[in-house]
Amino acid sequence: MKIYEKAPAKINLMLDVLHKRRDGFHEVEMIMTMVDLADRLEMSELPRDTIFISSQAGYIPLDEKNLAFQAARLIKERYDVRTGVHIHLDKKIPVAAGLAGGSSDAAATLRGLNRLWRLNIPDQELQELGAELGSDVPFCITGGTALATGRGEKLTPMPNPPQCWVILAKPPINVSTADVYGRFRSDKIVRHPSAAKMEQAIRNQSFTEVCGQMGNVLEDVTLKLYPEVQHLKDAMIRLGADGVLMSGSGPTVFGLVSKESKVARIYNGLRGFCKEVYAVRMLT
Ligand SMILES: C[C@](O)(CO)[C@H](O)COP(=O)(O)OP(=O)(O)OC[C@H]1O[C@@H](n2ccc(N)nc2=O)[C@H](O)[C@@H]1O
Ligand SMILES: Nc1ncnc2c1ncn2[C@@H]1O[C@H](COP(=O)(O)OP(=O)(O)OP(=O)(O)O)[C@@H](O)[C@H]1O
Repeated sequence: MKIYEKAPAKINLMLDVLHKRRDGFHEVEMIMTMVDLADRLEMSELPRDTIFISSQAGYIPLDEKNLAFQAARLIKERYDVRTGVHIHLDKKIPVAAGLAGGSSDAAATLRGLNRLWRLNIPDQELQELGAELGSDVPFCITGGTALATGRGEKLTPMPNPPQCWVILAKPPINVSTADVYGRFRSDKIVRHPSAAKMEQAIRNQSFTEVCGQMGNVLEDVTLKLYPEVQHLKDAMIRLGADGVLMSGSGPTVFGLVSKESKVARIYNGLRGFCKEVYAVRMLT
């Protein structure tokens, strides 16, 4: 039997860091949603009790460092499953981009193996398992749009923002999430984005208000470390995107665009100096 799962990328419409906790993680307030740029996973049972990962992408680890491997191992151990599985990852989401590619693969693996092995684990429990793998994994289990607090694992579902185009551009640099959080200083932040105001903008279904409430305090670290991310933001604004922000810890920058007639111009303008550019729809 074969199971297929789609693992979409996430963007942070707003991201605020409240303080550093005793366990080393940061207390955050984020509103996240998903975009129509997705990895595809194919899961099939193996006769031997082993986890085998394959991918067309030559640039990700295929051993126990892969988050899909870790997800499969966790669910096997916790539910005492003695069957093996082959997971093929068709990677489309850029890696180490701030788009939760690995986290979404881990979440899709938990969802898929729950079906393949008929474990009937409720979403809430899958999210708790996911939290053991990474802060973004619980959100990726159910997707949609949500307010995430705690270290990102406490989720309150929200309505989806108004439909629009999302243009994503990833400069050719790899950013470490741990490094960005490690360098973050809350006393340096002049303006904190407001989760409450973004939530209201979404409830109003006002595209203009959503663009006005976008903000990510981690830009303060990443933009200083990598000026090319700032240049990419400037270019997207100049080309006419309605709201522009870095996703997560970066380095991907996304632009929200309401008019389809503007998409090709922004896409082509960015392709002039950035190889990895995607124009997709918000997943609503
Ligand atoms: C930047 C975001 O992607 C925004 O959605 C997330 O906050 C990070 O989520 P993630 O990549 O799943 O992060 P994890 O794998 O859990 O943590 C990676 C590292 O980031 C730091 N980290 C992460 C989340 C958090 N709330 N506080 C932190 O300080 C920790 O040093 C941790 O060791
Ligand atoms: N299935 C996977 N897909 C992509 N990267 C993976 C996977 N498993 C492990 N990794 C490793 O995880 C690291 C981070 O990759 P990922 O694409 O998940 O980052 P990210 O998009 O910045 O995540 P986040 O937004 O959650 O911080 C990379 O160094 C990569 O080698």
